[in-house]
This record gives sequence, C-alpha cells and structure tokens, in this order.
Amino acid sequence: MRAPSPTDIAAGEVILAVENVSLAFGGVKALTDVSFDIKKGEVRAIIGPNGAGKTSMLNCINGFYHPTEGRITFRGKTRPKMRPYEAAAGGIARTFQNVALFKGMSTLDNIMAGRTLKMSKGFFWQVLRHGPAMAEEIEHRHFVEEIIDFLEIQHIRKVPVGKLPYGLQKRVELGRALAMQPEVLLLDEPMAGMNLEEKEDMCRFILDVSNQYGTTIALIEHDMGVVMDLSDRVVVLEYGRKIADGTPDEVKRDQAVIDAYLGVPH
Ligand SMILES: Nc1ncnc2c1ncn2[C@@H]1O[C@H](COP(=O)(O)OP(=O)(O)OP(=O)(O)O)[C@@H](O)[C@H]1O
Repeated sequence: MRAPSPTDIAAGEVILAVENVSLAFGGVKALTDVSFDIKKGEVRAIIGPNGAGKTSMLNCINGFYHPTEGRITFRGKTRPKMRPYEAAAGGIARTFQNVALFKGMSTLDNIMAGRTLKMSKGFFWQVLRHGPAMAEEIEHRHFVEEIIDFLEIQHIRKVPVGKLPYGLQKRVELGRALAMQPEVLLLDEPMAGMNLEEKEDMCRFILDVSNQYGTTIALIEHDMGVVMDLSDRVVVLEYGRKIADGTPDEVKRDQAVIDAYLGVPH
C-alpha cells in the first residue's frame, strides 16, 4: 500500500493538540478540561473505565461533537466547528465501537466507499462511468485492491459484509478507513468482541499500518495487554478528567490509574 499523503509535519512533532476541552450534555459532564497531544507517527491510546469520556473525546476530535470549552488544533490549524466530513477530507479517519458498514454491500464496495472522498471527478462523470471518471475509478480500484491485499481479505472481497464474522467486519472497517489515506486514524475499540486469534491479527495490522506507512493512530481499547503492547503513549481518563499521561510503563505504575481500575473511591 502506498504511503499516506505527504505532510509538512515531521515524525515526532505534534500533529493534533487537545487543549482544555470540556463537553457537557445538559447536566452531564462528559469531559472536563482535558489536554493532551498526539505526535506524528505515534500510537496513542486513550483508556479509562466505562463512561470515562473516551468515545466523547474521539467524537470531539473528528468533529462529531463540538467541545463546550477548549480547542482542538490539527496540523497547526484550530477549527472549533469542524464537521466529520471536513475532518475526513482533512486527513482524520475513524472506525466505530460498533461496526458501521453497509451490511448488504461487499467488502470491496465498502472499502471503495471510503475512497469516494478522494475522487475528484464530479457526479455527472461518475454516473456516466466514462472518460476521466473511468480512468480515475480504475486508479482508485487499484488502491483499494492494495488495501485488500495488505489486510489479507482477498477471499472475502465479494462477500456482503453482513455475512462475515465480527472480527472480519472490523478488519473491513479498518480497510475503509485506510482507503481515505488518513494522516490520523482514530480507532474506537478495534478489538472489541474479538477472540484471541482475531485480536492478534488486528494488533499486527495496526502495528503494520503504523510502522510501514507512518500513520498516526489514536485508539480506545479496554484490553490492557493490547494497550501496553501497541502504544507509545497512553492518556487515562476517569469521570471525564485526565488522571494520567505517559508511556505504558509510567501509566501502569501510576497510583491514580491503579485506583481508577480497582474502583477506589476518590
Ligand atoms: N449523546 C450523549 N448524550 C448524553 N450523555 C452522553 C452522550 N454521550 C455520552 N454521554 C455521557 O458522557 C459520559 C462519557 O461517555 P463516553 O461514551 O464518552 O464514555 P466512554 O469512556 O467511551 O465509555 P465506554 O467505555 O463505556 O464506551 C457518560 O456519562 C455518558 O453517559
């Protein structure tokens, strides 16, 4: 698979910064004054007990929610009212806690759907499937086939995704996100509901995406073994507040984190 679009941000520099972000739903404070950054090329985990605000944080990053306070800066630009399609077009792709695919469509068509953002030819040409649109579609199909090879899902390319086991559906969803050639990939519980073998496969693919293509990855994950193996740095939320931030080793020795996971009252 080809590398993501080139960027002017060097590996190790901050590509996305979350500053003093708060988010409230009526009286419920999902996030309170949360700050952390994500560096280009790293695997950044967001962890915390149920209801800690992890999914709300991803939803703020990709523009699905707008923070009540604070700001999010992506590639040096602060866009407080960024919408999900603007985030995707700008290089932030996302997978969901519960697989969100077109269940009646094939693996190939689902991944192709992720590619439409990259298609420049207008609807008129697309409908005619002629001329410039045809040439462009062939190029995009090549790219999608590369992703299918990369994720080792050639055998299911024509199968409607609704008929696939859950682990493979998660892999197809990853493929659809990769089809956008994102600079930042947000993964919401990529291993949820998987058996051990499927988890090992998904871990390998995430590491391959990171190592081979330098894609920056932020992931929410409950499986601590996976988090410790995959991540460069971990941010820990509890009741919507950040309680720790550091390398996996630092975080697992942090007393506030140990207390949060053991349910010690504060
Ligand atoms: N759309 C919403 N409307 C009202 N409250 C919400 C909404 N989304 C999230 N919340 C609340 O915000 C808080 C944080 O929820 P969130 O889903 O972000 O946590 P989480 O850490 O992702 O949890 P889990 O691990 O269970 O998925 C919870 O109290 C939740 O009930």
